[in-house]
Amino acid sequence: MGTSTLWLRARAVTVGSDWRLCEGKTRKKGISVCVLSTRGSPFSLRRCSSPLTLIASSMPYEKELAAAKKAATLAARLCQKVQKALLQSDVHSKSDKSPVTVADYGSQALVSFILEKELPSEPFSLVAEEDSGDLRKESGQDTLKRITEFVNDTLASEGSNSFSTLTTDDVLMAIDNGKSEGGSVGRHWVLDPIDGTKGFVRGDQYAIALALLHEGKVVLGVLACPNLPLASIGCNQQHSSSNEVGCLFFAEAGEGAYMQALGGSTQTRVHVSAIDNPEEASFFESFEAAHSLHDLSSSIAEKLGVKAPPVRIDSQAKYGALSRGDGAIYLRFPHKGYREKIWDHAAGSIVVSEAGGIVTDAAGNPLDFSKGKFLDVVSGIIVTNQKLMPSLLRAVKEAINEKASSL
Ligand SMILES: Nc1ncnc2c1ncn2[C@@H]1O[C@H](COP(=O)(O)O)[C@@H](OP(=O)(O)O)[C@H]1O
Ligand SMILES: [Mg+2]
Ligand SMILES: [Mg+2]
Ligand SMILES: [Mg+2]
Repeated sequence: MGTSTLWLRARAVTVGSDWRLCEGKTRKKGISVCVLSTRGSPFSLRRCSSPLTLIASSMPYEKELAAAKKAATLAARLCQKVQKALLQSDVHSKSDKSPVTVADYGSQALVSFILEKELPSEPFSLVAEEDSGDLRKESGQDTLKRITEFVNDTLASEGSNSFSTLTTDDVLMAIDNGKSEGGSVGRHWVLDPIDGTKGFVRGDQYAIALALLHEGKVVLGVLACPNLPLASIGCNQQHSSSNEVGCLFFAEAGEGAYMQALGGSTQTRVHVSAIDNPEEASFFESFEAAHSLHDLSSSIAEKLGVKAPPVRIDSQAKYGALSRGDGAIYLRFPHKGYREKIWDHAAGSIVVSEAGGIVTDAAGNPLDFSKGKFLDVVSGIIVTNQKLMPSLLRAVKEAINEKASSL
């Protein structure tokens, strides 16, 4: 055989919780079989027939992704039940005055519980938005009981008897498992149990956003968007006969981004918009003016030549919609002093980047998820495709400078 390289897609098959049998990418001698340890990533090569060069293995986070999809889907079911029957007493105010509901707590308890159950052999670390402080007070006891009922109802509706009924203490413990600080070492799950709580309370868009960090990098993400139509919501959408809502987006590093119906369906690969003419592009931004400067994004859009009005929706559903090309741009410019949290962007950013998009801060720097709970971003977060990014960055810079000089 000559010296040409035979490139084959690696295929991994789990043969035990710690080992995989893998067909590797080989040079010269076709396919060889090797055994790889799945403890730690990238895989360590233990034994292989020589000469074999392993370039990559496919789906190294396969079981984590399956667990994440299951957890987010169940949490979405709980949120849907709560949204249908939302009582005024289900909505509370946190110390920073932002809202939290029984569904935020229930979703966090459920995701934390499912991940631990599904991945028993892995050390469990979760960075999540909510904590149980208010539920442990006397005034929180009724709310805690209601959350526990929703969690148990949802587990029961799973149709499996494999979960025992959770007590209120179990629920508190599951919520507080989310106290990890994250960082650049090891693996950490990152959860926003309801992103877009204000949208959820209004009956609009929200998302359950779950991601996995490995050595500070996002390696997988799942976005459950219970109210997002399966058909496009972009400005230029074709008329669709489907009114079905509920989307599950997911992505693993290097494996592309996918969408399926939340109720279960075949998955389809998604790609960001290929538009290179800003005049044809539409852009997403927060529904809430308190979360993003609408006047700044409108000035950026004008400089760029965008003609369509902004599409304003809550939550990381914006990242999901963008990943399938519903719009071409997402602009987020918080008011001065606000610090972005990793759970508001981790899952969304990997879904969009695996769909071919780029997520950066306003200065063009990639987002750094390795610094703990907060993202240190310059001015704001912008998302678009590769072709539009250079002109978007120029428009952002110009608009920011103009705003600064007018103050
Ligand atoms: N003043 C502010 N500026 C920017 N973002 C804010 C904010 N106050 C809250 N947020 C964040 O904005 C998120 C919602 O984003 P969006 O506007 O895209 O729907 C909230 O997530 P939660 O709803 O999970 O708390 C919250 O983390
Ligand atoms: Mg919140
Ligand atoms: Mg959020
Ligand atoms: Mg939230």
